[in-house]
Amino acid sequence: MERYGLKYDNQGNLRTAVPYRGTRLLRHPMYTKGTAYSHEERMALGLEGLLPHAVSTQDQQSRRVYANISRKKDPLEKYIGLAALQDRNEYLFYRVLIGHIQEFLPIVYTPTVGQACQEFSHIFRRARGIWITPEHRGRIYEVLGNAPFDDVRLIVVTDNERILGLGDQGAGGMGIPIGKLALYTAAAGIPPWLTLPISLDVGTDNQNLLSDDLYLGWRAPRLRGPEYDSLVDEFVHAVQRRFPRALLQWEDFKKTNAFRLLDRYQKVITSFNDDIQGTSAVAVAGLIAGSRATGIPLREQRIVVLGAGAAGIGIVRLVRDTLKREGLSGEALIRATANLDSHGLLVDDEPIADVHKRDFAWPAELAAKMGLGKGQPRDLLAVVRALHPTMLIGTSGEPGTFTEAIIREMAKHVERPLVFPMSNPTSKCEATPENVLLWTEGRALVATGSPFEPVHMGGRVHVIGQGNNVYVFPAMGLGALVSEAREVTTSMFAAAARRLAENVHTGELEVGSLFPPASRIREVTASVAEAVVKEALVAGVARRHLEDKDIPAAVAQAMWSPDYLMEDPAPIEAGDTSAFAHMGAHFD
Ligand SMILES: O=C([O-])CC(=O)C(=O)O
Ligand SMILES: [Mg+2]
Repeated sequence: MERYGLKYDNQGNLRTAVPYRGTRLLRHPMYTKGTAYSHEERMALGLEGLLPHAVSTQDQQSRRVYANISRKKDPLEKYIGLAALQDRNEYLFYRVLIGHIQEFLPIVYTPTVGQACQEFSHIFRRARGIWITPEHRGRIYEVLGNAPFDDVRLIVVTDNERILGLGDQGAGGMGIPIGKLALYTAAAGIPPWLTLPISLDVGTDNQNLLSDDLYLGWRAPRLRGPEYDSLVDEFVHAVQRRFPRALLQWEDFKKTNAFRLLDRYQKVITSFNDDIQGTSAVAVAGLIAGSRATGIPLREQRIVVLGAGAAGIGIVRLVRDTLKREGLSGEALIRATANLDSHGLLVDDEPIADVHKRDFAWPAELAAKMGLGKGQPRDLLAVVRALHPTMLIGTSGEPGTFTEAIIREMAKHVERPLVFPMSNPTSKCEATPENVLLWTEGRALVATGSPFEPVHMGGRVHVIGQGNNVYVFPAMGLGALVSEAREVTTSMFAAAARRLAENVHTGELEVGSLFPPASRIREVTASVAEAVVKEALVAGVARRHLEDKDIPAAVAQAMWSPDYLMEDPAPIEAGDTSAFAHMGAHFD
């Protein structure tokens, strides 16, 4: 009998097809249970004598591994230790990651993953995912066929050009898709054998990498223009053919390509751009939670965004969309958000080559009326002075750009300023939470892209929420898979933002945090995914019909937990590719 791809025997027991025996089985990261094999299993699977005598529970294994990782003091060493665990035993890796998510999120993800990308060619152990270079042109479909699993449902792909705020990292950027997918599994319970990290290694313009003899990537300047476009086009179509049910997440592409590819393929393949759309949903969630905390309604908020890259523009777009739904229109809608690039406020009295920036440039008359006309200062301090923003967001990748003068100026005009230095990793943050709180006498509500410790000030503890797309992309992917969405709509991101904000407890707001703690990420992700499914149905993009009341169960059922399931060693069917289907998450 087979149900949801799960195999049962005639007695109704789950059967597990194990295609290997002996050492091969023991060394296979997706099958092995290591010291957790029972004596019966060891006998049946040719493992006798290959393991020390005692049988550990998964909990004992996880305590052992955790203690070993804890011995390492350097975050990059911990990263290497966790990656090695992932390569040995994926179940145990996820058990440990989920069990210590607050502690290990900053290791497998921002900020340490940034360092791992920078040092990729020097710390390399074992390859993971698929690498596509221009040499694969014409054969990308075949190359994708070398992926370790056949039924891929979730792909995170990068071309490595804008890795966090660290710029072009060449082949090292692969750390990001790997880290993001680890969170898809840890936070959203997407089974790891349904995921695939991909690097489009089209070269690098990072001279340090090109001149490093240990560099592991395709050693050439970046492919650009029509050659780049045609390679990406072949890639997208190859994914569609090879993995027809996969959702594609574009990650850490530089702005122009990020927007172009999103616009071009959004309706061709189920896909979204995490930096443009995921980050925008997180910012809007922070705005909504901030409104709850300060009592200032959304339509009275004034939002200034420093940074006009993929994240900055994406944020202004979704914020404006949100305020429009709140009933703002005309000039009120335009002046509610102001966007600055490195030259200052975007105003249409200057030629703006970049179409995406042009969309959000202020009209000249409005700028002049606000004292920000042509020839007048339009830097961040001048803008804050003129507009009295209630919320200040940084996605500039420029550390220290939220200066004391700017934050103090902002705090003169609002009781509880919302200050979001969102640039990643930590070294790129526009201001430290401690400084922002110091300069505002503890009045600011601060959220950062990278994690920060709580700040103790004036006898109070200020918890710093992490305004990072990690609260959105796993839920978006899970929701899209559960609803079998053919398209990921802006309204799904808006729904995710609202639901995320609702998930912040009053007690969390009271200690200054506008986001839930990482320790609650799994429950929050499930809740946000439910909202995504619901919106996919409303928007008419869901291919699966679900009644509202059935959504929570459908989401819960799709979430895999890393419990070993091979209690009943089944007859061995060599090469049985459905072997992974037994592992528990229910995707049809
Ligand atoms: O990876 C992160 O922490 C958030 C993100 O997408 C980025 O900064 O590009
Ligand atoms: Mg990113």
